[in-house]
Amino acid sequence: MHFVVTGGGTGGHIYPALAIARGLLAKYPEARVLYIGRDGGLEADLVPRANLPFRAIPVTGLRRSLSPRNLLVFWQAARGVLLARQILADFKPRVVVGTGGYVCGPVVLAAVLLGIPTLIHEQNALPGLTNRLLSRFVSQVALTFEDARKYFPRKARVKVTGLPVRPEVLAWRRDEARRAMGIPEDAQLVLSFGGSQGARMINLAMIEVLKQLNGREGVYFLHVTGSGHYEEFCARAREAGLSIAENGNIILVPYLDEMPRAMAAADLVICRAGAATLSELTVVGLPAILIPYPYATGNHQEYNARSLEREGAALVIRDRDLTGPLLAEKLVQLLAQPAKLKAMAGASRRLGRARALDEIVEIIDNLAR
Ligand SMILES: CC(=O)N[C@H]1[C@@H](OP(=O)(O)OP(=O)(O)OC[C@H]2O[C@@H](n3ccc(=O)[nH]c3=O)[C@H](O)[C@@H]2O)O[C@H](CO)[C@@H](O)[C@@H]1O
Repeated sequence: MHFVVTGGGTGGHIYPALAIARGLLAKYPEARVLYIGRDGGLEADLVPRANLPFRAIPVTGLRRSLSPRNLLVFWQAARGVLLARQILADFKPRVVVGTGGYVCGPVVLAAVLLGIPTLIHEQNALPGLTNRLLSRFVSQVALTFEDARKYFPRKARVKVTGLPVRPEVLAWRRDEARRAMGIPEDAQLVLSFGGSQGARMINLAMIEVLKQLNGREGVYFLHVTGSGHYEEFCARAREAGLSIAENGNIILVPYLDEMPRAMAAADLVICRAGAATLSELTVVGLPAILIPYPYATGNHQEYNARSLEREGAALVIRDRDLTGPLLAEKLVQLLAQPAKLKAMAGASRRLGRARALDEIVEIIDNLAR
C-alpha cells in the first residue's frame, strides 16, 4: 500500500508528518510512504535523515497582503499542482496526508483532483492559511485543539485527534526520572524553557525568579536557556548577583535532550505555547504557566495557550506583560497551593491525547478502504 505525506517550512509541520509516516509504516510494514516537500525547505534536510523517500516540488508562500509577487506565487502554485499531480499519478498513493505549510497546498489539491482521499492535520488552535483553504476540498480534517473547529466549514469532516508526541514522552515514570536526575521525591520541581531555540524574555524573567527562590527549601529548578542564550544568561545572572552554584537547587542547561525525562519529573512548567510542547505537557498531565511567543503567525500560540487556560490546565502571561516580579509572584502563589496544582494537573491530563497517532492512523486506514 502506498501513502504520501506532505508538510513543510517549519519543524512544527514536518515532525507531525514524520510521526504519521512512522505510524503508517508501523501499521503496514509492507507499505511505502513518500514525503513530498518543498525544494530547499527544511524538510529536504530532515526527511532523508529520517530515512524516508523524498520528492521536492518548487513552491513559495503567499503574501498575506496584495502584492505583485503573488502572481508569481500563483504561477508557481499551478506548476506545483501539475508536478505533484505527476508524482501522485506515478506513485498511486491510497491516501495523501498534509500537515500544513505552503507545500501542502499543491500536493493536497493535486490529490483532490485525482480523486485520492485526503487528510489534513492542523496543529494549532488558530489554523494556518493553507489548511483553511484546503479544508473545503479534503476528505477529513484532524485537529490538535477543539478550539480550531470553528474555523473550518461546517460541512467539513473534522475530528479532534490531538498531535502525536514522541514515544519517549510516555515512557518515563516520575520516580525513575527523579532518581536519574537526583531530585528528591518530595521536592517541587519547576521546569522552565522557551521553544526549541530558547526565549530571551523568559530567560530575563527567570533570573529574577531564581534570585528570589535561590536556596528555598523543597523547591528545585531546571532552567533551559536555549543554546544561543546560555552565555548571556550566565553574564546577566552574575550581574544580578545570582550565584547558581551556591545552593544546589538550580540546574541550568543550554538545551535539554532529555526533555521527556524532565517533564516526567516536573511538578510545574514555565514555557512558550507551541503545539508540540503543549501536547507533551497534557499527555504527561503537567500544570503550566504559559508565555506565548507573540510573533508566531497570527499570534497562534496565544490561541493554543488560551485553550489550556480555559480548561484550567494553565495560567497565561502575555509576553508584553512579562516581568520577573510578575512571574515570581504567580509562581510562588502556585507552589504554595498544592491542591490547585493538582487540579491543574488533572485538567491538563484530561486534555492529553496519548492515542493521537493511533487515531490519525485509524482515520487514514478508513480512508484507504
Ligand atoms: C516559534 C513558532 O512559531 N513555533 C511553532 C512551531 O513550533 P515548534 O515545533 O518549533 O515548537 P514547539 O514548541 O511546538 O516544540 C518544541 C519542541 O522542542 C522540544 N524541546 C525544547 C527545548 C529543549 O531544550 N528541548 C526540547 O526537546 C520540546 O519538547 C518540543 O517537542 O510549530 C508549531 C506547530 O505548528 C506551532 O504551534 C509553534 O507555535
